[in-house]
Formats: sequence, C-alpha cells, structure tokens
Amino acid sequence: MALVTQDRYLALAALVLVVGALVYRRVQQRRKLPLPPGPPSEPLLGHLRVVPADHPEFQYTQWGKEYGSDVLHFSMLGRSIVVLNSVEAARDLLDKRGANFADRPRFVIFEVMGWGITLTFLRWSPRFKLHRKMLQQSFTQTACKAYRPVQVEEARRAAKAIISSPQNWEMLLRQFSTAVVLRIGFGIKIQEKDDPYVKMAIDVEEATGEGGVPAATLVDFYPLLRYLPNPLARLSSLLLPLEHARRTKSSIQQLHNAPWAAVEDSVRSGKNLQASFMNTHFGRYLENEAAGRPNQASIADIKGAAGAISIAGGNTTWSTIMVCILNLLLHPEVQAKAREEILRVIGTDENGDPLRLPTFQDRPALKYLDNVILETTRWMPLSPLGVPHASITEEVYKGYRIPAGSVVYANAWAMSRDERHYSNPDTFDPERYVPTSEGGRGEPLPDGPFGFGRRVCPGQYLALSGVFIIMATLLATMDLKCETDEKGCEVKPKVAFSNGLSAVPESFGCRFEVRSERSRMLLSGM
Ligand code: HEM
Repeated sequence: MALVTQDRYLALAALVLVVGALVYRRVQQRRKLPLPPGPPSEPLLGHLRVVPADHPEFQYTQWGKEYGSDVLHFSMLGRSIVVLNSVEAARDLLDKRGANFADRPRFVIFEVMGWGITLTFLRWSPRFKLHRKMLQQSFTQTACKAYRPVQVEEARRAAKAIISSPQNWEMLLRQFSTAVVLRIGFGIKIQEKDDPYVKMAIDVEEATGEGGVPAATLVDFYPLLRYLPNPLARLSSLLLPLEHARRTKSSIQQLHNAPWAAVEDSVRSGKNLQASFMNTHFGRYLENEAAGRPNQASIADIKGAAGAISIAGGNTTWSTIMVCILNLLLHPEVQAKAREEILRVIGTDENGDPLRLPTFQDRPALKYLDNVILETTRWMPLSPLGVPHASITEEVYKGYRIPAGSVVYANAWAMSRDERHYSNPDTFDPERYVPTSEGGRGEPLPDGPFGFGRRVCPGQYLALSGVFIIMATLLATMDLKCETDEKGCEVKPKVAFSNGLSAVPESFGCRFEVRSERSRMLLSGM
C-alpha cells in the first residue's frame, strides 16, 4: 500500500518536472523572440524623450514606414508601449485576441483631473463588465432608435437658433450635442441661452483636449509624482500635464456631479420625471432597495455610467460635426452634392425649396451624406491614437513578443492614411466608398475611429445618427459659406487640431445663410 502511494508521488513529481521544463522552455523560447521594431532609445528613460509629445501619431506613422512594420515597440521608463499602425494588426490583436487586450493602463493624469468611475478609464475588472453591460445595452443600433425623436427635435431647435443668431453657430452646435446626451443620460433639457452645462462641456473639452496623450506622461509612469507641488512640477516640461490636470479638475468633477444632483430628487420622489438612463437605472436601484432586493450596481456606478454618456458623448459628437463643416467649407462641391441629394429625397416645390425637413426615415436614401460623415471620421479620427488598451498576458504576433502589461495604442491616424486601402488618403473624398459594383473605387469604410475589440466605443451609433440628423437639417435649409475679408474675398478656414485624447479643430469662421423663406418657415414651425 505504502509502495503504491510512493509510486504515485514519484509519478506526480515527474509530471510536475516535465510540465515545469516545458513551461520553462517555452518561456525561454519566447524570451528569444524579438520585440517589435522601433527607433533607438536612451538609457534609463527609453523612448520618453524620443517620442514627440505633440501629435505623436504622425511620427508613429512615419516610423512604421521606416521600419517596414505595422507593429512598433517603445519602452518608456521600463514600460512596454506597442503601437498598431494598421487595421489588420488591430483586428488580429484587439478583436481576435480581445480578452487579452481588454484592459486599460492606469491613467494617473486623468485620475488627478478627477475622472470618477468612468467606463473609458476602468481597468479590466467585474466593475468594468458591469459598466460595459449597462452602457452597451442602452446604445445598440436598435436601442438608439428610441433616441431619434430627441435628436430630431434638438437638431431642428439648433438649426432654428442658428438662423436667428448665425454668429453663434459654433456655440449652438455645442448646445445641440450637449442637449442630446444630457436628455438621454439624465432627462435634463438645457436652456436656450447661456446654459451652464454647455459651459461645463467646453471646460471639460479643454481639459481633455489639452491633457497630453493619455497614459503617456511621466506622471502616468511614476504615479508618485502626482504629489509633487506645482512649483516643482513647473521645472520640467515633462511634468506640465500635472499642473494642467490640477487646474482643470473642478470642471470635470462638476460635469460628473451637477446633472446627477439636478435630477436626484425627482427620481427619488417620482415627480417631474423624464425618461433617461439615470431614471431607468437609479429608479430600478431605489425599487430594489425598497423591496429589500440586492442591487448589482451601486449609486456610484450608476452615477459614473450616466456621467460617461454626457462626458464621452457630447464633445466627441460636436467635434465630429465641426470637422464635417470644416470640410464642407473647404470643398463646396461636396456640400452642393450632399444638398442636392437631400433635396431630391425630401422633395422640392417649384422654386426648388424643400417640402419638408429631413428625418431618419430618409437616411437609407442619403448614401452620399452618410459617406461624407464616414469620410469625416476617417480624414481626422477624433482620437488619433485611440484610448490605449493594455495587454494582460504575453502574446506573440508576427514573430514578435508583446510583453504582458504593454500599453497598446491603435493608431487610427496611420490606419486612415494607409495607402494600401486609400488612394490620396489626405484628400477628403466621400466618393472613395462608392462600391465597385456601382462604378466606384470601393475603398473600405473607416475602421478605427471608434476603436476596437471589447473597448470599442459603445456610443458610435448614437454619435453617427446625431451627426447625420444635424448635418441633413443644416444642409437642407442653409448654405454654409466661408467668411470673407474686408475686400470680400473668401477666407478659407485654417486646418489645425488640438493635441491629446481628442483632436478638436481650432475655431474657424462659417457663414450660415438660410436658403429661403420656406426653409425659415419649416424650422420656425417647430
Ligand atoms: C463621433 C463621436 C465619437 C467618437 C469618434 C468616439 C470614439 C471613441 C473611441 C476611439 C473610444 C475608445 C475605443 C477603444 O478603446 O478601443 C471610445 C470609447 C468610449 N466611448 Fe466613444 N466616441 C464618440 C461618441 C460617443 C458617444 C455619443 C458616447 C455615449 C454614449 C460614447 C461613449 C464612449 C464610452 C463610454 C467609451 C469607453 C468604452 C470602454 O472603455 O469600454 N462615445 N469612443
């Protein structure tokens, strides 16, 4: 009996040894695999000073060409950074091996800025799954149909306001995007003028737009530096994002807290309620609490998820609308063609004026406009480097080793300029997507502006339908023209973008001219 037990132990020990040896060999073999290529680095600092702080997406794209690889590796203070320069690489890793790339790095600068429990920055965890589920379910293609009446109403309200106050067009479009997400998230209707939430949205956009590349500042690599006092932080340009984060903290906290505080009492009392994400989830929470049933999501979770809608959804949609308008000014022929299509679909009277305003029912017939919007997202991806993912365990890809815990950037800018897929990629050309069966070039629809894998933007359908309805409404009723100088010559808008999480276009002038009395009447009838 004792012998049998001894044999078993010996067999088990042998098995452990064999498995251990195999694992060791595999680890050693992997160690021998090279890291993806990249430029030379500096001792200790690695590539910290080699990668430009301003618009690194351009340089990453250039390095991809120089090193003949769509996967690049950088090391910053010992941390691996992997940049994916092609849709194929992003699909292979972030989609097909999505479970291993669903994490995020720690965003220390964004923590200093005061981002609460926001899905965008949550690490891979049960809490991430809970937030992802809550948000994803609310913004599927089908679920988004329920928000169309709000989008149509707000688009018409904005267009009408632009006709009476064309010099405020930029602010009124901000108001449109803020109004949609606040109504959907919290059931809050914003004021016609000087709305405090619009001001908060602007402050937040300045905070994130100028906050540097996410997860790539010195403080992100050495979290203890977050406690450095401002006078010391000012001594190095590498620490500038820290002061910026402290300065802008209150604006971010305000946009997290103010809408919730404004609605909390109505949800609790059940009076003056508007349908919204907050009402659904917080209402359910209160019902469960009253019935003694457990709640999966805490109040902080619901508050964070509702906040994510307004924070991640407002400025992003506004910025996309701005880039679209910028291109309609730079390419009047595109503007004319998009308008022609809209007028053909909604019908015109004997003067060529619209019979009605566009609606979502028209969308299937407005292929050119949809292509203009898609081209807008390709031509200038809102997050040129996306929001970084992080790998959980080590991977091998194309013979390269991708270490566990790497920060992974999907370089949407490089993907948008990939000459294997896009002819003259710098040119804004909505025709590029016309299928070959219709005599077009059939270039692939943009892949990348909304990210990849398990972190892909849950708000993409809402965002694109918002851009669609506002652009259709504006084009049907107004001409969008460049500003003129004192000699009456057109001033073409300057093409420049902020640096950071989102690329926001620099302010530019646009004259909105109502096309006819009938257009004015259609809008004022609302
Ligand atoms: C045109 C407008 C928009 C663009 C270009 C955009 C783009 C992006 C990108 C690039 C990401 C990162 C994806 C990744 O990590 O792979 C993202 C994430 C996210 N977006 Fe959007 N977005 C837009 C509008 C919206 C809207 C309207 C909402 C609100 C419903 C929203 C909510 C979110 C959230 C919550 C995340 C975090 C997802 C996660 O980390 O799991 N976005 N978005």
